[in-house]
Parts: sequence; structure tokens; C-alpha cells
Amino acid sequence: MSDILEKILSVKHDEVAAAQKQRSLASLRNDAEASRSDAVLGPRGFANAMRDRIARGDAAVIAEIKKASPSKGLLRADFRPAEIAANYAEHGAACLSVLTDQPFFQGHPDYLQAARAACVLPALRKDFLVDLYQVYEARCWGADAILLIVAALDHGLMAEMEACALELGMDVLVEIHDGQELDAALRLETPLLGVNNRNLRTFEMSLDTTLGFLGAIPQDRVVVTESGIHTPADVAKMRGAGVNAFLVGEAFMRADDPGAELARLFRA
Ligand SMILES: O=C(O)c1ccccc1NCC(=O)[C@H](O)[C@H](O)COP(=O)(O)O
Repeated sequence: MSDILEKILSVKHDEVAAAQKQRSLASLRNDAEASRSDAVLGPRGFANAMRDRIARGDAAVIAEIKKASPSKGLLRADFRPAEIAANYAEHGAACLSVLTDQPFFQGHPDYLQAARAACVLPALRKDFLVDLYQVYEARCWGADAILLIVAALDHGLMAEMEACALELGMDVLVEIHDGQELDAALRLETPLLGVNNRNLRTFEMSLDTTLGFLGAIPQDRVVVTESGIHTPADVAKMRGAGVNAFLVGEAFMRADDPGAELARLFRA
């Protein structure tokens, strides 16, 4: 029986096939290339925003905007992406992560555009990318970075997608969860290496997943701990181990005031 990740990936292949019937790759690529020099859509420098925070001694927080998730269902009924983005920016987020997946996370490409327009922060297209077509889409929608999940991709295609993203001026967050995936991630150029504490097939969660990788990750990579960060103690545990970059969704989405919750978790 297929797990949730397999189901998501199958839907993504169908979505790409359907989108390509509406609009050719060549047409999409033209707009993606033109967007590089667009005053509004031009890339904002996701990796640099992360590195700047860390160089100042602060935590670099990628604050996520997600309405729902497969593991937890609806997270936030009163969901206004632009307001949330501005609120995150006011409270010190380094970057945004915006779900564009609709069937599993109730996301939308419009949310990415609205969030980005509401503040100056760079934004990640948070979705399950399985095809170059989605990389061009991401840039057309104003994404400053894309997520590449090692478990979801053939390694040759992953390298091609990274090269395409970099060529378009976007950064890449590469995501791993288990040991065999690290080598493939390190073959990419990106400095941003996400370790997902959530097993995307079983939803099991352990912050020890990030901690277990630390000895094996070269110093020139920025380790981003992803998922399951809920308390100041979780943040302190990570920072104590030398992890200074975070991707947080649920804890903020469930709070009355997501930005204030960000400040509360990361104040120290
Ligand atoms: O969040 C899920 O339920 C999920 C299920 C299947 C694949 C991916 C999933 N989440 C993506 C993420 O990794 C998180 O949105 C992100 O790391 C933030 O996690 P959290 O702070 O725990 O919301």
C-alpha cells in the first residue's frame, strides 16, 4: 500500500501533466526568465537573508504559512496569508515558506504572491516538486527559493532542478530525513540543508533526527531544522547544539498571533 508521500507525489505528476496541457513549458520558461529583472517579482536572496541573520548571532527563522496539513488537518480557520506574512516580518522572521499545494495542505499559488507582496521577506515555494515545470512555475509566481526533497526525486533530476533554479536566481533548500539521503544532498551546490524531523511517510517526529546528522554535515552548510519546533526549550536545544536555522509552521499557525508566537519562541 502506498504511503502519504507516494500519494502526494502521484498527484503532483498528474498536476504537472494537466498544467502542461494549459501552458507549454517554453512559454512558462520565457516568463520565468523575464521575471528575474521584474521590479516586483525579481528574486530577493533567500540564502543570503538566512546567512545574514546567523552572522549577526540571531536564529534564522523560515516562518511557514500553511492552512492545513496531512498529519494535523486544519491548522488555522482564519487564514489571511498577507496579514500573516506582514506579522511575521514585523516579529523578526528571516524568510517565509508558503504552501502552494492545494489537495493536501489547502495552499495556493495566490497565497505565495499575496504573502510576498505584503512584506520584503524572501519566500520559499513549499510544495512537492517532481518536474522542471514546477521550478519555472515557482519563479513565475515570485518564489525566491524552492524546496527539493531528496526522498521525492531521482538524483539526476534533482541536480537539473537545482541548476535551473539557480539560473533563474532562486535559492534551493534541499531536504533530507534519513542517513542515505545526506550524500545526495551534499552533491548539490546549495548551502541550505534542511533536516526534516518528521518522517513524511509515517509522520513520526523526533528532534533527534536533526541532532543525529550534525557530526556528518560539513561546516559550510547551513543546517535548517524542520518540523516539530513548538517551545522555547526546543529552540534552546537546537541552538545549544549549534543549529541556528529553523523552519516552523504548526506552532505559529495555531497561535492567535503567529508573529508574537515567533518572538516568544525565539526571544532568547
Ligand atoms: O506537515 C505534514 O503533515 C506533512 C505531511 C507530509 C509531508 C510533509 C508534511 N509537512 C511539510 C513540512 O515538513 C512542514 O510543513 C514544515 O517542516 C513545518 O513543520 P511544522 O512546524 O511541524 O508544522
